Amino acid sequence: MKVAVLGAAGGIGQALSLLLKTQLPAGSELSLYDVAPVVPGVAVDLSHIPTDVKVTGHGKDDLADALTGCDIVLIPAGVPRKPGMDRSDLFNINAGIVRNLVDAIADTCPSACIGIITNPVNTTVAIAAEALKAKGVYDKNKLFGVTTLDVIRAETFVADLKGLDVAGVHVPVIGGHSGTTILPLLSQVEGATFSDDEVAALTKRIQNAGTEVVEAKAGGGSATLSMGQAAARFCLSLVAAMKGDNVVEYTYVQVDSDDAAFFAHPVRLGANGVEEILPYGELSAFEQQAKADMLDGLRGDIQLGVDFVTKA
Ligand SMILES: NC(=O)C1=CN([C@@H]2O[C@H](COP(=O)(O)OP(=O)(O)OC[C@H]3O[C@@H](n4cnc5c(N)ncnc54)[C@H](O)[C@@H]3O)[C@@H](O)[C@H]2O)C=CC1
Ligand SMILES: O=C([O-])CC(=O)C(=O)O
Repeated sequence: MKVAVLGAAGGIGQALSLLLKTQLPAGSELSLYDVAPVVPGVAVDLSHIPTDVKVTGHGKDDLADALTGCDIVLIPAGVPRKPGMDRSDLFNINAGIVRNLVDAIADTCPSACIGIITNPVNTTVAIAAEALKAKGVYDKNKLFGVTTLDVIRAETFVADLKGLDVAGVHVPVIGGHSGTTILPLLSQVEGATFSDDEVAALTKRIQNAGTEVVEAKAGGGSATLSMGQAAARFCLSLVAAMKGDNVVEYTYVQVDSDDAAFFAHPVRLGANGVEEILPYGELSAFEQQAKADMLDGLRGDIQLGVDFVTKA
């Protein structure tokens, strides 16, 4: 199994690479790519950890080498938010970064599964899909927007509020990955009930959790450590599924429904990426209204990504 992290020298990239170095199955390869000159050093640093995972570092002119033979490519390359910005404010810089990296994946390892972390995820996943289509190698089962951070946050906040063991708390989160497009399904949480006020407050907190971190970091970036953990969980689930385990994760994928072209669903993962997109079940009246209110925004975010590639 070969996994590449593009943007590996950044806040997320380093945390994620550390977790993968220590948790990928024995015999795996971890390929680190970044335009920042420190990236070979990050690889050397990690290579001193005694696990049977081979780490290589690749600088800015070495992308093809980094991608050769990859089974999974994770992309946290790009700029993070500062206080006062929305994720959509990152579009101008990050759209082109994702397009170029995905073009290189299409040329070098077109059958790899791709996990997009770079914001705005609602839009960058659509950019990746169109870039892959333009190269004739798009497989909707192998492109994922990584929304696992929304899930782990929701589980943490619910466990805190209800005094539960977080290991046993499962919170579905559907939709997209910004503001009100993030839709936690608190009505489906087993072992906990919520008042209407709790649902309203908790939903808002989960939707604004990224901003909570951006403000607390006061100009020093956005979530990196929790995102590293979330992306590692997603990647390790994909690795386990590729090796034959039965794994379900919530992730933002292309769907065939009236919601939007891309929508986070529970997804059964398998040897070739998406094995089955599972239904997200019944929504409460509150959740139905929240979904109806956000769909136009999400569809607009997706269209922006499509236009970025097709009208360039
Ligand atoms: N999907 C999610 O839930 C989350 C997504 N993010 C997003 O992840 C992205 C990265 O965030 P951080 O790691 O905090 O930023 P960072 O600034 O710490 O790291 C980004 C890295 O990307 C590299 N980079 C820039 N252009 C590149 C290119 N063309 N090729 C390869 N590498 C390139 C930079 O050199 C840097 O090392 C941001 O867009 C952020 O908004 C952040 C948190 C959660
Ligand atoms: O809020 C941000 O800009 C980073 C992010 O996506 C998150 O933490 O969920």
